[in-house]
Parts: sequence; C-alpha cells; structure tokens
Amino acid sequence: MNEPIDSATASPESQRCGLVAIVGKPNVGKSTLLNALVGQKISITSRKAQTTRHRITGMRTLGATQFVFVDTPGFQTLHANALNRSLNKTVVGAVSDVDLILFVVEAGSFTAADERVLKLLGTGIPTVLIANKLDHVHRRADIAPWLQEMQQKHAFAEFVPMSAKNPKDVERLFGICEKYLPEQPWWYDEDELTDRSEQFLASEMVREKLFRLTGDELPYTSTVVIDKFAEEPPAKKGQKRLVKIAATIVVERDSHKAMVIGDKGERIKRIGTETRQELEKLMDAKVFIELWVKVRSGWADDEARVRSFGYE
Ligand SMILES: Nc1nc2c(ncn2[C@@H]2O[C@H](COP(=O)(O)OP(=O)(O)OP(=O)(O)O)[C@@H](O)[C@H]2O)c(=O)[nH]1
Repeated sequence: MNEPIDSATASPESQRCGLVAIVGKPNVGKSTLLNALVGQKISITSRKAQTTRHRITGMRTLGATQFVFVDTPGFQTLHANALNRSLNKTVVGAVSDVDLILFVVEAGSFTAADERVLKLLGTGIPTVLIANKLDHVHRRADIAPWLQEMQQKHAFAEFVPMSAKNPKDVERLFGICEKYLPEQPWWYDEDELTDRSEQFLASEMVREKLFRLTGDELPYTSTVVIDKFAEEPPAKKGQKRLVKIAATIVVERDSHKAMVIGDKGERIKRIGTETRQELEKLMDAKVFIELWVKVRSGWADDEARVRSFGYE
C-alpha cells in the first residue's frame, strides 16, 4: 500500500471494493480524517450511490482497492432536532451493512458520549478503534494501559493510535483497512469526479436543505431533479468559474408544495440561498441556482415555477 501500484494493472478479479463508515461523537476529528482519506475534494458520485441507506461522501482508489466512505450524519448530533431523530433510525441501519467501521475517539479518552455512539454499533461488523489526536498526548506511555482498557469496551478488530493530520498515519490506515473490504470489482471509476458528480452533489444539497427546513412534515418521497447544470469558465483571470443550476423539487400534493414554498416564498428562498452558499464552498465556484416546485400528479401538468431570489 505504501507504493500504490498502477491501478490500471488491477484486473477486476484482483480488485477490492467496499463501504467504510466513520463514526464518533462530535469534535473527535471525523471530518478531518475523512478529508484526509478522500483527498482534496469530497466527491459524491453516480446514481448507483444514491440509495436511501447510504450517502456516499467520497471515495478513494489506491492500488487494487476502492474505499467508499459513507456518511453517518445522525451520529454527530444525536439529540439535536426532529430531522436528526428521523435520520438516526436510518443511520443505525446504514452502519449495519457497511464492510468496516472506523470508530473515532480522542486518544487517551473515552467519555459517556463515546460510549453512547459505541452502543449503537453492532458487533457483526469489523470495527477499528481510531485513537485520534495522538499528537495531543504528551505521555505516550499512558496510551498502552488506555488501549488495554479499550479492549474491554468492545470487540475491536484493531487499534490504531494516530493523528488525522499526519499524512503518514493516514497512508498507514489505508493499508490497515484494505483487508476488510471484499474482493469485488470497483463500483466507480478510479478517479471519479466529474460534472455528474457535482450535479449529484447539488441535488443532494437541495434535498438536505429541503428536509432540514421543512422538518418532519414533508414526506421523504419528495425528490429533487436537476434540470440544468451548466458551467462557464471565469470571465476574468483570478475569478471563479460560474455554475448555473436549475432544479425541481417534486412533491406529491399541493399541500406539500405550499409547505416547500412557504409564506411569500420565504422557505424556498432560504433553501436556495443555503444550498448556494454551501455549494460555492464545496465546488469552489460562483453558483447561481433556480428552484421550481412541481406536484407529480399523473396527467396533470400542475407546475408552478418558483424563482428563488437573491442570486446575482
Ligand atoms: N491536534 C490534532 N487536532 C485534530 C486532529 N484531528 C482533528 N483535529 C482537530 O479537531 C477539531 C475537530 O475536528 P473535526 O474533524 O471537525 O471533528 P468532527 O469529529 O468531524 O466534528 P463534528 O463535525 O462536530 O462531528 C478540529 O479543530 C481539527 O482541526 C489530530 O489528529 N490532531
């Protein structure tokens, strides 16, 4: 693993591919670790990934192995709000069929909050204890007895004291994880990160804002369809490229449409604004987004065009 082989030489028979979940209480370094594992850009990709059980946050193909990282949002804010409550139900399910779980804690520490997260994990899936922020531990000698204590807490497959900020540690972690992923052909292209993936990211982002801002009221059957995704190069040097997106939120009933639009269009405007702000950060681009709401009602083409405001 330290010397990645040319992936082109990895024949489908020798390929490995599998799902890896990174879980842990807030602030232990999950995002830092995920970003380090995935590389520079978090990529969300093709339709294959668009299941209700898994939200793919990124993937990395190294040598013959494709690591597919799944998002487990509910673990981060267990008791925050109504949406998270409903997410938690799916989150526990989502973690129950990954190939590997990375359970992240701060090295030398195990609190009640860590325990709560650990309890949600079953015992059937290999779980690696990531003792992160090792660089914060001044007396390394304290780590050995702590690791022994941790062995009593759960049947961890392995113990990895490391720092998510240390590239060598991250590289070593790939080597450790590799063997837990099944031998099967890759699901994605080796360097998958295309316009299509940004398009998917855009629809996921609208979806996320939609459900966050409508709370529990809106049925999960509502979907988001990207109608247009066009890119323009920067007008001037030093400026960012422009991404123009048009998306339709498809709901089942007129009452749902009203809910999405909100009073005087306030809610859809906010969905659009928050989506744009986050996409601009993620895509490193200037984003222009238009949202429509459509009721899917058989033959009736009951389409209301709702222009969202505030986009230059
Ligand atoms: N010193 C040190 N700091 C780290 C390490 N990993 C993460 N951090 C820092 O810890 C803080 C929390 O990291 P995040 O990656 O945001 O943690 P998280 O678990 O994703 O947090 P939530 O999003 O709240 O769940 C940040 O300030 C990171 O820079 C590490 O290995 N060493």
